[in-house]
Amino acid sequence: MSTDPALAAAPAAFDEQPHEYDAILLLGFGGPEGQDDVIPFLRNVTRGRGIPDERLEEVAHHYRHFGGVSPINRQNHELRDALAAELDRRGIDLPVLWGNRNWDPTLPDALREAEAHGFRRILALATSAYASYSGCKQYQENIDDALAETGLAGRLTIDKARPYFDHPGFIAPFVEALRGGIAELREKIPGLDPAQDVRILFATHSVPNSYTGDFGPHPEALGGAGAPADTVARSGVPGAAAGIGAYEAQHLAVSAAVAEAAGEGAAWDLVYQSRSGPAHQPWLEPDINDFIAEIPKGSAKAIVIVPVGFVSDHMEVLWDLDTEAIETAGEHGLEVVRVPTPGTHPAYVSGLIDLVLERRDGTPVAERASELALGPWFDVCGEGCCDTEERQAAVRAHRARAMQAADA
Ligand SMILES: CC1=C(CCC(=O)O)c2cc3nc(cc4[nH]c(cc5[nH]c(cc1n2)c(C)c5CCC(=O)O)c(CCC(=O)O)c4C)C(CCC(=O)O)=C3C
Ligand SMILES: [Fe+2]
Repeated sequence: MSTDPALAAAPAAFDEQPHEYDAILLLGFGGPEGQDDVIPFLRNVTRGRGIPDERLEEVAHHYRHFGGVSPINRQNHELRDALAAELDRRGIDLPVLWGNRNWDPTLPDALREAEAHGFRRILALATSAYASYSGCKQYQENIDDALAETGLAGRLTIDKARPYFDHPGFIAPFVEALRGGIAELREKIPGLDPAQDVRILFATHSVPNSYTGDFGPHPEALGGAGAPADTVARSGVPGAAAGIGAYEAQHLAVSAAVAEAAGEGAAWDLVYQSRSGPAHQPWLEPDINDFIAEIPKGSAKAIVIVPVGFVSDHMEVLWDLDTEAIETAGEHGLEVVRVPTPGTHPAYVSGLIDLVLERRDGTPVAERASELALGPWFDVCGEGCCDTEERQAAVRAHRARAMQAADA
């Protein structure tokens, strides 16, 4: 175990203490709302990496194509309203704040709003279901940065709900969606036999290999109450023992469960999309377009794309799947249906509220809702949760800086 003082101060992996929360914080990615926003938004996304505006303009084209507007902010607005309505329905008196990583309303704005209301402890729900640097730990860094920037560190405590890939409320909408997708193909192709004719492609965001976490027993979890004795053995995921990352293991487990429940025997694969970054850097593969191109001719009539890595139909879905992957499928003579993400599905919204209650009440890990042997995942990222060594070193440095900023 590390003796780094910054890490030693980090809390344990599972939080089974009850807490009084004053509010929920919906933690989103953010997106541009007009052509003038596109480059400033992309500067925010790539901040600290010194990417020139000419290069950003190259990745701007899909936003440009849709008038510079990403649907993501509207979708998060709708999710916020749905969460508030569900809280109301259950008689739970908790306001829902909203702050994004890359665009208005920003996270520091949300924290200032919390301060104005006199809130002291908040639970953040990220719009990302899986462990990885981008989807989990980076949101934690965003929280630390926003606390330092607003000077609220020490006054305001922000907990983050666990990655919820395994939660029944996240999985149920995909099961329903896949069922609907296959039904749609049946209407298009008379006499369709899914087990023979259909390939299911579970799609998620590719990330650099170094972002995926170390899929092994969690060092802190091993000593904690209710912790899995052997995370790898519990997973039941093929390849887990071979040292794949947590990100891939979680996606494989979700995909297997969704295919089992609604795939009607069709073959399935996990594929990746939206790769960026320099060509020499290894990212998760196969790319969805390469994968579709290599499906042997005549071996399938149709594909169903299930965007299992995303919680709403934002730009990565509308462009990389609905535009590019669908075009690739057409070029290869395959019928194709892309099914919806959870969005504001009642099961998903209700599941997010369950995650809030789980932390509020300090529900023991063994009693937490989880549809998969791989879950429930950790409340608090520790060493090896979302990162490889390279990233952990950066996180330790980052934590030390944030703590210094908080002390100053
Ligand atoms: C794992 C993951 C998720 C899922 C989890 C989560 O939701 O958090 C996600 C979501 C999203 N990614 C999004 C958009 C972008 N992602 C980029 C860049 C990157 N994403 C990465 C990973 C992820 N991204 C990575 C490793 C990079 C490389 C640079 C870096 O290490 O940061 C870039 C820069 C341009 C480019 O490089 O292509 C853009 C514009 C939007 C908004 C869509 C909209 O506007 O509707 C959303 C929801
Ligand atoms: Fe994590």
